[in-house]
Order: sequence, then C-alpha cells, then structure tokens
Amino acid sequence: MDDAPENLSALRSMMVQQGYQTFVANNGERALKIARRVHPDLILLDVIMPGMDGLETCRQLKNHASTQRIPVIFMSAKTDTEDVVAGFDIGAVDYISKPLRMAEVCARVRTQLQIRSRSETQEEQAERLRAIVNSMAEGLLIIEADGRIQYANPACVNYLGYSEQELAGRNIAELLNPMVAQEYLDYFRRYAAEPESAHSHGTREVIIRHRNGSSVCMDLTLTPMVLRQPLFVGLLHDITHHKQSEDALQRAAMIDPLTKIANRRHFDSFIEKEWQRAMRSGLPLSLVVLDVDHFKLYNDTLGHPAGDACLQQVAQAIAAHALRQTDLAARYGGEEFVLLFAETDGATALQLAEAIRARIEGLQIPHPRSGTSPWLTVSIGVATTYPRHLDSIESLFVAADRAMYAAKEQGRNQVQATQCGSSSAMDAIKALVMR
Ligand SMILES: Nc1nc2c(ncn2[C@@H]2O[C@H](COP(=O)(O)OP(=O)(O)OP(=O)(O)O)[C@@H](O)[C@H]2O)c(=O)[nH]1
Repeated sequence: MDDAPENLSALRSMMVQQGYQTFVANNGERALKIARRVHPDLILLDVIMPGMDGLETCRQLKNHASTQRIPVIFMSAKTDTEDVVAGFDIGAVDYISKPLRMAEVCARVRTQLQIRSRSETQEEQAERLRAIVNSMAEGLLIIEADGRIQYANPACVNYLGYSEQELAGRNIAELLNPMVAQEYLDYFRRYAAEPESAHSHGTREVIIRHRNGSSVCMDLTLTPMVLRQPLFVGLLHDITHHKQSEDALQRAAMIDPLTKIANRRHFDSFIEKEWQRAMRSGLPLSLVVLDVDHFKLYNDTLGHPAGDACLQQVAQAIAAHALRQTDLAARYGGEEFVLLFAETDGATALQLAEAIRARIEGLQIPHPRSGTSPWLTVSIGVATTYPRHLDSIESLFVAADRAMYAAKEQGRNQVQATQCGSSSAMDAIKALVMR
C-alpha cells in the first residue's frame, strides 16, 4: 500500500517478477478491505499517507482477528529512531527506509516470508499434536518425578471422571492401590536420581480409582521422557471389555455346556480348596456321587436328545440342593454327578442325598424299560471324611464311588453312605485287633 502511484507500480512489477501474486491499495481503508478478503502472506505498508496513515492501518490490521497475524513491513522516509520504534511497537516485523532500494525490499520480503513459513509449520505441528492428544482413545498423562500429574488429556477425564484441572497437580498414587502406587513412586525416584539408567516401566494391568469410587481396570504404560527435567509419559488403555470377555471365558470354562452346572474341572479345584480348609478347621467334608439308573436303556428307548433333556432335569434337581457357598454340584462326566458338602457330617449328607434321590424320583420322568421303577431314578453313594495330612481326595472319591456301586448292587434308586479317612481306617484296625 502506497499513496504514490509510481511506488505502487514499481513495487508491483518487482514482486510480479519475483513470482509473487500482489494486490495494491492507495489508501488505508482499501488496504484493510483487501487484507480481510484475500489474507495476504505479507503487507508492505507506506507510513505517511493522507487520511488513515500507515500506523493507523497497521493498528487496525492488528486489532482484527482475521488479519492480526499477517506480517507488516513499514516503508517510510521517516527513519528517525522514534518513528521506527513506533512502527515496531504497533506490530510491524520490519521497517524499510525510503527511497526504496528494490533489491533490499526483495531480500526483506523473502526473509519475512521464510520466517512466516517456518513459524506456520511449527504452529501446524503443535496444532496437529494437540489434535492427536485430544482425540486419542488412550488416556495420556505427563507425570513429574514426584508422581504429580502435570497434564491429562481428555480421554483421562473421560476414563477417570475427574476434570483436567482436578487431575493436574494430583499425585498418581492417589489413583492407584497403595502397593502399586509405592512401586511406581520408587521407579520415579530411581529414575530422577539416575536419568541415564532410565528405562520404560513397561505395561501393567492396574486398577484405577474412578472419581465416583468405582474401580476401572486399565493397562498403564510408563515411559521416561528425555527432557531437561525428568518427566514420564503414562498411557492408559481401558481393558474393561477385554476383562469382561476374559471373565466370561473363564466362567464358561467352569461350566458344563449341556446342564449349565459346574463341570469336572471346576469341581476338582473347588474340592481341593475345601479339602485344605477342612484340614485347617477339622470339620467334616461329605462327597456325594450320583449315577442315573439304566441310562443306557433310557437313551436306547427314547433317543439321545431325550436323554440329554433328562440329564438337564436331573442336574437342576441336584443343584437345587447345593445351597450354601461351600456346597457345589457338578456334572462329573456322562450321566454321573457329584456334590460336595463342606462342614457337613455323614448323617446330614445322608439326609441331603436321600432328599435328592426322592426329588429325582418325584420328577416322574417316565423310564419305560427300567426294571427298577416306572420313573427315572438315581443311585447315590455318600462318603464323609475329616481330612488329615495323610489322606487324599482320591480316597474320598473311591469311597463315594464304592458306596454308589453298593447302591446299584442292592437294587438301585437308593443311597448308601460310608465314612472314610485315616481315622476310620484306624477304627477298623482297632476293631479287628479287639476281635
Ligand atoms: N443322552 C446322553 N447320554 C449320555 C451322555 N453321557 C453319557 N451318556 C450315556 O449314559 C449311558 C451310561 O450307561 P452305563 O454306564 O452303561 O450305565 P447305565 O445304563 O446307566 O446303567 P447303570 O448305571 O448300571 O444303572 C451310556 O449309554 C452313555 O452313552 C449324554 O451327555 N447325553
């Protein structure tokens, strides 16, 4: 912009020669209009002009959001220090004295365009990084060496329920369980003392306290940042869904797919725990083994699908008697079921087994070719023990199985019970000696 037409045309032709696209204005108002419309990369502004002078034009450019970032170079015959300083104070990036030397104008324009392009690149990069951090699904935390959170991105806010302001300044330890927190604080301290030995803390599963008091299961990856002060980048990855499907898989692995009661694997680990507990408490443990009577005949007569449906009914009837936390009913294989009653003596287990037998008979599931009953029945063996160190779970199974076979031999549809374990073996030996 210049009010002297000869200056304007000389500048314009020089700029065009250099390959720049130019717009010219011979007064301030027009220059502002063009600037707001085309957003030029640079403005060359004459200072002394009738009406709105260059300083005022620059002031208005700097006051308007759409033009305030456009670099302005003043051109003026007023080259006193105060004039030049006033130009810079208003926001000019350079000041060229008149009369203009075109080569100098060219060099100054080129320099300003390079600076602008460099700073634009930096701003763009910063903007891009900001956008990435803000839109990341992972939570990103910048943590100081004492565990204090310096920055948390919006995903953290989303995951943890705290606002960005509430998270900034809070210690990471407040969000973790005390043992894990101490481990992290030790790691931070170690790294702060010896930055050269810094290594990533890797990824580990942590339980983080949500603002509402609930627990969120997350993977936390911690990496040191090589900067002037020791800082750590923490990445939080929500694994709740992953955990849920893992739990569902684990549950599925414990359940018999046909009858939906516990399977053999679950029963085996359950009895192992109860056995240990009974050894400590000195309380009795009763194992019940059930086998459907003439089930092969049932299948042969009514078909395998009917046999499956029948096993489901039997399973439900059995499971309905495993009421306490320490009871467990399971399908042990084929048409054989087991029940564990912890803290239960032989007499009580016998009563429970009898109730199950009666319940299954009471279901009145027709078994046309059973020689035992018109209905489907079960034979049950019960074994009770007070586990000691020399006893084994296997021996309890053997005893219950034997009792069950005795029930079969003695006519089926009945319960037989036995005591087992070293104490009863000792009693038997004592009885023999006495005889
Ligand atoms: N429908 C069905 N049948 C099964 C399943 N698992 C095992 N069986 C059948 O159960 C039957 C068990 O028969 P056996 O062990 O000979 O004994 P039983 O016929 O019940 O006779 P006793 O035990 O002596 O009263 C076999 O025919 C198996 O095929 C199953 O999941 N579904």
